[in-house]
Amino acid sequence: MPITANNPDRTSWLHVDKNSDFPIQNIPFGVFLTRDDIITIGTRIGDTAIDLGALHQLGYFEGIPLTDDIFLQDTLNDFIADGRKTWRLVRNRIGEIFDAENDTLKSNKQHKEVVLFRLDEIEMQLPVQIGDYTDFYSSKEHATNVGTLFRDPENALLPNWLHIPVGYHGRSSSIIPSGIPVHRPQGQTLPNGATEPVFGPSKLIDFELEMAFITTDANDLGEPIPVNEAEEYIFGLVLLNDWSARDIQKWEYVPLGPFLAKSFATSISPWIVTLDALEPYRVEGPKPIKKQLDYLKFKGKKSYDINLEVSIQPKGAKETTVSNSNFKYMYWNMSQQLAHHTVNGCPVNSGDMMGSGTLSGPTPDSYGSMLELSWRGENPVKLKDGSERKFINDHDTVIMRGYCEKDGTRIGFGEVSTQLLPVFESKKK
Ligand SMILES: O=C(O)/C=C/C(=O)CC(=O)CC(=O)O
Ligand SMILES: [Ca+2]
Ligand SMILES: [Mg+2]
Repeated sequence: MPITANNPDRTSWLHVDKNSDFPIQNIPFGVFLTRDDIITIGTRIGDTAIDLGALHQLGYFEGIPLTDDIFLQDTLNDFIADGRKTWRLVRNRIGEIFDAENDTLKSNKQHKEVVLFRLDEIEMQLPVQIGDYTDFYSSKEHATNVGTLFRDPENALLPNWLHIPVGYHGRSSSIIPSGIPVHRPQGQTLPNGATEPVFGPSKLIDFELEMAFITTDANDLGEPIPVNEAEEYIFGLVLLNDWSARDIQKWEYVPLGPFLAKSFATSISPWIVTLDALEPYRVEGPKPIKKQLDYLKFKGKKSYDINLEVSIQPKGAKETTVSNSNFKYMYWNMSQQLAHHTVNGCPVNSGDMMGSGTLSGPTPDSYGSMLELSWRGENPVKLKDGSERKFINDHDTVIMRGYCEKDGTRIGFGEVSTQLLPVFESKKK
């Protein structure tokens, strides 16, 4: 079935700014709270949010096999479980409904009143209930930089890294949508030169520039997903900021990996851009440096050209872009990650989320964390307001954005924007 929703020549009867991340070729999925306090599943064209629950009730999805309440839910999990064919039918239909040449909804004032919302009338929610969250470690540059800074510059990349898409299991309970602030965590650290740990606020709060893919129900217990089928089970992608407390991490991570240094918060952008929408932006990824085992060998282009940037905005000041990177730098692609994740038969469910790992590129201006950008604090990053950052200060807002652009069509992810607040003051005594 062709992805007619991606037709680059189509325009919409809804207004779309020239540089919008959300032209009619995007059609992402999200969950929002409306002005009437109703939670619904929706999409977005330009700066108009579209209530898919209302559209469905009014009969606009006739002919597509959907349950009556599929969009009247507070998460996308059930819709995602319906599978790729249904996602494509729905996106294709939305493209038709909002096509500049289609008058049906455009000329129906009553319908438009219940279907369309301005962005300031809605509040974006987490788009899925995330059952399991895994974070990979798939940028060679990031793994090399962290190995250099945390361990041994001579053997920065650990021996398994070129053979395995390394990952760890994260916490889903602290995943939050863009706009929800995060408190600086407290924990155990080992101060330089000390032999005993101390307890207190982390002094080294960092971001990690990542993307994440959301899966559908993919396999039964015991059943691996072949690498060349893996994309069938990927619904779409979001931007992800894997908040990290570097001082806590350095002390706790041996030998089982990140734990409390990462689990205090993970922020994601609220609109899931489908893999179908990203189809025109497929590219080849980095060439394997070492022979890869058969279950990780794939055919065709499995990487995506997505420009990424990170800004820091101090309270009351302008933001400064501190990093420009790209999703295509990832050494292990999503298909390899999903094949690896399931090769032992571990089931993946609708709404599971897999982080890419920090997306550092080859040049210092493309590093995806302050640890790397400031090189452990040795080269502070200058901001437009004249201040400097080694890591993130209280009241700073970290903003990540991402977009694809080719042949005059641009689609994007919007942003994930999160303010860091001081340590939580407990009201319990
Ligand atoms: O100990 C290390 O080498 C580093 C671990 C991480 O920072 C884990 C992580 O979140 C992976 C990533 O984002 O790439
Ligand atoms: Ca990470
Ligand atoms: Mg995190």
